Amino acid sequence: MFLSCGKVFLRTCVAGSRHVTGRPLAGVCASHVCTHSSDGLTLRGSSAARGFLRLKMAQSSLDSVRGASTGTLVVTEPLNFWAGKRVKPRQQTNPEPVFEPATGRVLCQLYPCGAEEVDEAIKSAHSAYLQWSKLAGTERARVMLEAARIIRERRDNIAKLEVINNGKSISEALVDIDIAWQSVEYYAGLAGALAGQHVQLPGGAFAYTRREPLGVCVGIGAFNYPFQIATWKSAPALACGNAMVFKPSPMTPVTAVLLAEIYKEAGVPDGLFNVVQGGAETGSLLCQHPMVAKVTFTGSVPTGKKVMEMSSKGVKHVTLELGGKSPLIIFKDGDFENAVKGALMANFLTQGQVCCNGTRVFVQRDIMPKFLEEVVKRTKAIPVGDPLLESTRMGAMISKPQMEKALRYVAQAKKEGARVLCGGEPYVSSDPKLKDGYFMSPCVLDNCTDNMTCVKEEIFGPVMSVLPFDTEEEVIARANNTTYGLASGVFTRDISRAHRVAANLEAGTCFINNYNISPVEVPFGGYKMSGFGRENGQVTMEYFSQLKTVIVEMGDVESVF
Ligand SMILES: NC(=O)C1=CN([C@@H]2O[C@H](COP(=O)(O)OP(=O)(O)OC[C@H]3O[C@@H](n4cnc5c(N)ncnc54)[C@H](O)[C@@H]3O)[C@@H](O)[C@H]2O)C=CC1
Ligand SMILES: C[N+](C)(C)CCCC(=O)O
Repeated sequence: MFLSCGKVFLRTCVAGSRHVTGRPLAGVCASHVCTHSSDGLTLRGSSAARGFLRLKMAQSSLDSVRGASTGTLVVTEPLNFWAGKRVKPRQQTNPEPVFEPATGRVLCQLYPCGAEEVDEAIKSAHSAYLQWSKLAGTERARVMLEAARIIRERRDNIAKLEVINNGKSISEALVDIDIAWQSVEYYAGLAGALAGQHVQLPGGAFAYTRREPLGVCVGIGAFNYPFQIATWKSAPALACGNAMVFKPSPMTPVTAVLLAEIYKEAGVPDGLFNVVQGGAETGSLLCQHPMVAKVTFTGSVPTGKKVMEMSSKGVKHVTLELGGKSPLIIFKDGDFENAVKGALMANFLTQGQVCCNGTRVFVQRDIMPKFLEEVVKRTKAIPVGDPLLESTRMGAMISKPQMEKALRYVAQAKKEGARVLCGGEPYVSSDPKLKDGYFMSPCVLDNCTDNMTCVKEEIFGPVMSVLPFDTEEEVIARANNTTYGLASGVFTRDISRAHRVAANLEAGTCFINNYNISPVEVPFGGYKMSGFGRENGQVTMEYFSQLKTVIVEMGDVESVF
């Protein structure tokens, strides 16, 4: 599989050295000699003697990702995928560097797709849609079950690649990939269950409804759950008979293409699931393309508004999964131990870069001192560091600007009178290879009030704001006092209160006595400015299909003319 290229690299093999996606590698790399295949990943060993090992990104070589460690991988394989294969970028100018967050090193280069490439991908999706939509739901299910099986089989290596590109800890990434295959498996199960309704009409006439696919759907993803978002969007789309063109975040481009390869291997027609790389410009081209029937978007509110506006020009269906500033309400009668664990789960997964995080933690006044003591103790004990180590629980943030933004929020909170009980600082590891990584220590803020910036705005970083409350009525009003409405949570042992609070919170999800679990069987999505439409659950089949009514006359036409 591996061909020796025989070239000596001319680039220095230090943090920041650049290997250009899609270009033949011919650069300096100290005294390393490389071996490489015609496509794949380059694994950079720490010792000159080991040199370079080029890994192919198909099944057998994805296995070799197992040998990679933080700071060793360079991705050179084209990351676009349409018409059943990886596609090299047409223009190899103005590349955007993609970083490995744990080291600040360049992982690969991103070449955004232009209008012609977007058009090619959409056309290939359309021709696949014409075949796929004609299959029986159970036939689609069989292919999707095979895809779920392959994801499960490659779980460890997909997770590893996700960690290298995203910075989150391997313990979390493994769970993300599990949720990903579960999503594909779940929607496979629903593919054969698409059905309409039969309606009896007077005089023996009747009508029936059919659930039909929409056509070509576009998925646009955020950086925080790159592979999982691609499955959450594609699984229900494909189950309903649609095709998809997916654009990952330009910061996390490397794993979506693995999903495209897996779907192909499982037996979908060429073009059914495609990946185009790029940022805002490529995203806009997708939203405006006349052959696109639906756009499903995960990202920030400002971008979501633009996506909706562009899609409205073509009267396209839209699903928006946007940001949040979710409340977590802890009553004094709640199970204390679980409430503390719930608060940590609500704030520190994926370095706090989670849209449904419960970042406003309302704690009933009587238990506030005890709660703060325990939550701070456990926050300080979170192992931050190399995300590929099994013991790590918090990795690196996605980018330097994202980390700096979160640190600015902490500084602003202090200025506005909040007290930093722990963290909120750049984290410098003793491991030299992590010295340029984007690490921040998880932070708990006390003495917060509802009008502070840290309590009002989505930080998208590991920052928990804790607020005292006295009564149920008061806390519900305060919890709802936000333009967002993605999620919410309540800890209490009082069953009536739990359901009353859940009913009164203005949010698409309410967790009772837990937080941030995501079973694929239940719908997920927002109220208010957190968006609309749903992902996961049976209802999402409705968001990826349209209803046709067929009316059947059994008698004569009664004409008024
Ligand atoms: N509700 C949810 O399920 C989730 C929401 N989010 C939200 O996303 C934000 C962070 O993610 P980011 O990736 O920084 O968000 P973002 O809004 O900057 O980007 C999201 C995606 O939109 C694309 N995009 C940017 N401009 C575009 C345009 N004009 N037209 C079409 N596409 C465009 C980006 O390239 C990226 O793929 C946070 O605010 C967070 O709350 C993140 C994850 C999940
Ligand atoms: C998986 N979960 C529930 C922690 C987060 C999913 C939503 C997102 O993409 O931020």
